[in-house]
Amino acid sequence: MLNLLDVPIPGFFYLLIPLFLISTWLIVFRKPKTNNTPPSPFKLPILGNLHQLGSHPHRSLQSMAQRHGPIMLLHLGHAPMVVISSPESAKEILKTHDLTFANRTDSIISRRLFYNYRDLSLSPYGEYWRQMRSICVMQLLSTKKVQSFRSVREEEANLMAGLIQARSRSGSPADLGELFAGLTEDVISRVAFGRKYRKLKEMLKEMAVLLGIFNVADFVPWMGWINRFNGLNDRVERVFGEFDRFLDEIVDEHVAARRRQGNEKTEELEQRDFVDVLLDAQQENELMDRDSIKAIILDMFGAGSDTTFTALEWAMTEVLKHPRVTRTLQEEIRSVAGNKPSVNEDDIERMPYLKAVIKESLRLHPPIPLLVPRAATNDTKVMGYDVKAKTGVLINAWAIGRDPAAWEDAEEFRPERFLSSSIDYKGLDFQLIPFGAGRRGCPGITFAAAVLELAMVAVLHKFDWSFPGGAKAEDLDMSEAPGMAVQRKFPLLAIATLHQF
Ligand code: HEM
Repeated sequence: MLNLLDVPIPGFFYLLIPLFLISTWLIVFRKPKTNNTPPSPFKLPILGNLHQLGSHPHRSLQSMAQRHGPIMLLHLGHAPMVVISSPESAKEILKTHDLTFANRTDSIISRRLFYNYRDLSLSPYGEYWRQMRSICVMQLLSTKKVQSFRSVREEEANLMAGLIQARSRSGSPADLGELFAGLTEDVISRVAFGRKYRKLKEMLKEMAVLLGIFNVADFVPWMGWINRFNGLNDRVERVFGEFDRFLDEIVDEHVAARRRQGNEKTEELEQRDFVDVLLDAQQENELMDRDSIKAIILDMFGAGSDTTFTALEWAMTEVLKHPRVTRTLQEEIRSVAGNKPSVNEDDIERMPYLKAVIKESLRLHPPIPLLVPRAATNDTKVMGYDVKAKTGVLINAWAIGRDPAAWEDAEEFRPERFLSSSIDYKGLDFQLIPFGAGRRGCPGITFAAAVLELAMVAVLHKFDWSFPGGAKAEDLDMSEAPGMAVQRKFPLLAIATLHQF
């Protein structure tokens, strides 16, 4: 999201010289602070603290918080941004002042891609958001609806296991990240549209790149002209156009199919796809138009796809890095499922260690380490400090998950810690908030958990794993790539062998 590596280096360097002189001047003649704002690290004029974020902002912000405290006020260009880094301060934002911080910050690229915020994730807090949220929570992502797509998940998990088996026969390594990405996108595609679309994968990749770009115009608006010359504006328009045409075709197909069936509400069909549910909802909701349907569908991919497969890739990384955990997990899975050809979701209910492994991995690797930024709707006080209306808020869930005051041996991957604890990621325990919490907390938790659990079982039930070239588990590289959803920097390659039961 905030990747300074996307700023051309020479230009950036020359900008620093006058900024250094101005800042020295400002330090000398700086006015004393008049209100009780949170502690702030030193900032440069124009850039503010942008130059301190680096390519992995969750890591830089953790180090800054160790010096300045669990609530800090930064300036990202012209935009004031509070950064939260402890369970207590997160609770203030997500629970005590949840209503005040139920808004989102503005981003030029997201606004364009999501139909001027006709979606749910980034839509400003208000009546439109409330109604779309209610439709998504009650009709698209409810436990009942998620259960209704169980056969889709099971089929896709089996297909993935088939691909792994084919690789294992040829003795070549499988790219687990790629397999998880394919599984997640295919499940969401079938649930949202009723079928899979090949071209969607490439389009989603490009959208994820755009959403992860550091757009200087969001932070230093007068520098927005740069995007006309560096091609960013054209790229956003191209991606928006491709998605718009694609989504229009899908909505048209659904409308035509419904016309053929006499425009009946297909209520008896439990497995109605998301487009059908939204077309039905539109008939009863005057705030909803065609753009709302397209934006919400796009949201399901934008919010649900990268996050889920990133979580899977890290969970499998940690499992393979810790042979003791691999053994314990496979013993649990195999003792519940035996040697039956495939595992179903009823079996998973009897796998507490699997659930602990997923929690532990989400603690150490929340897929969106800084969550989705919030914004204050009015002036308020947080932890005794003044926070002004429109100030953005970044919650460093990554730093909170590794806070030594909240977690024993915080840096260690130890799933057992969850076997004797009731701590969960559902938004009530503020030391574990990979899905956020409160009014704007993730409504896709049940959907995500179902895919995470089944996918982990599908790769561990029938297969034993080793690394190419006899590499050792402890040498597995853990580097992170830059981006909003923080994925592995290098592919997770491993060789599967069919387990002999
Ligand atoms: C491991 C997987 C996932 C993770 C880690 C994740 C994480 C998040 C986070 C951190 C937020 C912002 C919460 C906040 O502001 O407090 C969010 C919001 C959201 N998520 Fe998820 N998510 C995941 C999967 C999904 C799935 C599968 C879907 C839907 C299919 C989904 C749909 C949404 C939507 C629509 C929002 C916006 C809610 C709003 O602003 O009202 N997410 N998610």
